[in-house]
Parts: sequence; C-alpha cells; structure tokens
Amino acid sequence: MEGINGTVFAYGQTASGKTYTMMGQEDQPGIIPQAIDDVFAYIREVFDREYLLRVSYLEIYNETIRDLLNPQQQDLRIHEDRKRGVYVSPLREEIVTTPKQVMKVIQRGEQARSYGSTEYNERSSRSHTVFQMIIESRDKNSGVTIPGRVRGSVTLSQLNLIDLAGSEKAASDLDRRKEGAFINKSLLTLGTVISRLTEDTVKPVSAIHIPFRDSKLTRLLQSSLSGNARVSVIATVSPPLPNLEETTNTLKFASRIKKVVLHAKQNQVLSEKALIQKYKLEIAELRHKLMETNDLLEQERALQDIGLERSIRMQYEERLHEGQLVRTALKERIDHLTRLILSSTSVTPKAILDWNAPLLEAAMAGVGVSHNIYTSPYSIMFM
Ligand SMILES: Nc1ncnc2c1ncn2[C@@H]1O[C@H](COP(=O)(O)OP(=O)(O)OP(=O)(O)O)[C@@H](O)[C@H]1O
Repeated sequence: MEGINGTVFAYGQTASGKTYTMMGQEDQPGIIPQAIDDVFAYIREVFDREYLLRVSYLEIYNETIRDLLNPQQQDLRIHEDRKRGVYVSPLREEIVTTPKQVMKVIQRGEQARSYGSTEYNERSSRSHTVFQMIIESRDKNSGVTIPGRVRGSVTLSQLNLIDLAGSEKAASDLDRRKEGAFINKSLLTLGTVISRLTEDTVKPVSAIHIPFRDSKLTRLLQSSLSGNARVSVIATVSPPLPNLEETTNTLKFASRIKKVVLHAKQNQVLSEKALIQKYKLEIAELRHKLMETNDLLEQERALQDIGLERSIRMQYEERLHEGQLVRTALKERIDHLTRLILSSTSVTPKAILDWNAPLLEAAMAGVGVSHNIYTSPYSIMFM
C-alpha cells in the first residue's frame, strides 16, 4: 500500500494445500481474500491519500499464458521495458472499488481456469495462476491545475498473489502427463533460478546468468525475484510417509529461497500516465466544463425572461434543453470517475456490513432460499 511491490506464492507437491491456502474456503478465507480485505481496510484508515485499484488474473497452462478475465485471449506475450519491468500484454485489467467486486472478478476467472483430476487430487490446479492488483495512490491535497498538468507524484505498486500448480510424479493419463511435464519443467526452472540467486559467489547478481527465460513462470517472477519486491513463500507439505521425498524437496526449496536477498524500494512515478492522475485531470476538466455550461444556462434563462417573441423564445428553449442534457451527461461522467477513486470516506465501514449480515441471512432464510453465505469484513457474497 506504500508503493513497494509484493509477491506471495505457495509451493508444494500436488494436493498439499496450495489452493486451499491461497483461496481458502467460505468459512476460512485464504491469503487472497484476506489480502483484498486488508487493502480496503488500509484505504479506509488513511485519510490523506486517494487510491485507484486495478486487477488482472492470468494462468500459465502448458507454457502458454491465458487471460482468465478474457479467456478468448490465448497465448499472451511477455514484454519488458525499463519503466514497467516485465509485463504481460494484452492483458485485461479491471478497476475495482469494493472487496465484493474483486471476489466476483476472481470467481469469474476461476471458471475459466484449467483444473483436472489426478491420482492425488480430484480438483488439481493444472496451471500456475497470477492474480495481480495494481495499487496507485496520490496525496489527496496535491491538487490539479487546469488546463494541463496534474501536480504531485503517484505511488505505484503491484501485489502478485500466485497459486502454483503442484509438482507430481508421472501420471498414467497422456494429457495429465503432458501437463505434468510442463508443470515440472517450470518448477524445476524456478528451483534453478533460486539456486543461482543464492549461489556463494563474489560476483554481483547482475553478472551471473540466471535462466529466468527458461520458463514463463520464472520470466513473470523475474522482477520480483531479482530485486524490487518483497516476496513471501508458503511451503505446503503433506504428512503421509509416501510423500517424504516430495516433502524433503519442498523443504529444501524453502530453505534455499529464504536466502534470496531482495532490495525492495518504494516506486514513485511522476508520470501523468498513471490512471489515477488521468482520471483526476479528466474530473477537473469536466467540472470546469460543467461550470461553463451552468453559466450559459443561467444566461439563456435570463434572456428567456425578457419577453422575446415566440419563435426566438422557442430557440432559446431548445438550447436550454440541449444544455441540460449536456449538463446531465457531464455530471454522470464526473460521478462515475469519482466513484472509481477510493478514499477513506468512500470505502464502506466494516460495522455497517457486520450489522447487515445477520439481517440479510435472516431475510434469505425467511424466503426459503438455499445459500452459502461468505462474509468477509467488507463483503457479503451469496453463492
Ligand atoms: N489445511 C487444510 N485443511 C483442510 N483441508 C485442506 C487443507 N489443505 C488442503 N485441504 C484439502 O485438500 C485437498 C487438496 O488441496 P489443494 O487443492 O489446496 O491442493 P494443491 O496443493 O493446490 O493441489 P494441486 O497442486 O494439485 O492443485 C482439497 O480438497 C483441500 O480442500
């Protein structure tokens, strides 16, 4: 929330609880829903900043990247530039304003996700997924100058919440075997990348060859692992004895990754291209136009009152009507853009929803609707 990139991922063998840890269940939300709630709780408590949140959701399946929010968009490309680092395009990003809306976006993405049944897990993730939230914020009081440039800088950060597909031994089914080979290859590359990053060498990291490009997963994690992010890794293991070898491997991976040293910095951009700046500027310009339209309407009204002949009066009336339509359109656009920018006062306080949840539940029971209710501190979601 303060401009430092963050990445969280779960690593472990198939069926050891990665998806469970990241997504959780209705009565026990996982890392992703909890992180989303925390983001909104944070915004509610910070009085001097305003925020714009964008989310995207992708999966890497058999070494191709698919946009889960726009599933027709297959085989997306990875690009890199100095300002943005490594990024995927064309990737759909959606602006979100409530935790409930974010969870709906995730659910939509989940429906497009690749699952399959394996010997170990009835609903096994056959792909790696990356849920990304981009958080832009600016000082509420930095102001806007009309016409032209917005003032102040924007703090920008990415939160990547990653659910990896599980490593597994060779499966009997051909499709599963192919998927397994891709999954194992990317996880192996991840292991190699981590080893290289933690090698005992006097050379700086920039002088060592690190095979980020050998898999889509490591290429996507490149920015996080090679520098500007705080990374948390959750290792999941499965207790039964036959899993001992996989458990040992997971723990070795965990102990290696703990040694990676990162230097996360706060990202400040002056760019007017930040969406929050663009919207602030547009709101200010629209308000300016609205004031001009109001002035014109006042003048038209004043002229109408001075007893003009009928045909001229009708012309004025028509212009007045058109002016009112323009004013309504301007107001609607201003309201829409203003709603997208979040501040401590625009995020619904927890107490209101806590108070409403039992009422809603009682109302649903009263009309005999069968339901599961998921209540997070800021959202009430019927599924
Ligand atoms: N801590 C837990 N408590 C209760 N159930 C759990 C827990 N962890 C995992 N499970 C259950 O175990 C099963 C497998 O878990 P999950 O799908 O999260 O594994 P995974 O590591 O993501 O597997 P894969 O890599 O195959 O996708 C699921 O039915 C899940 O609900």
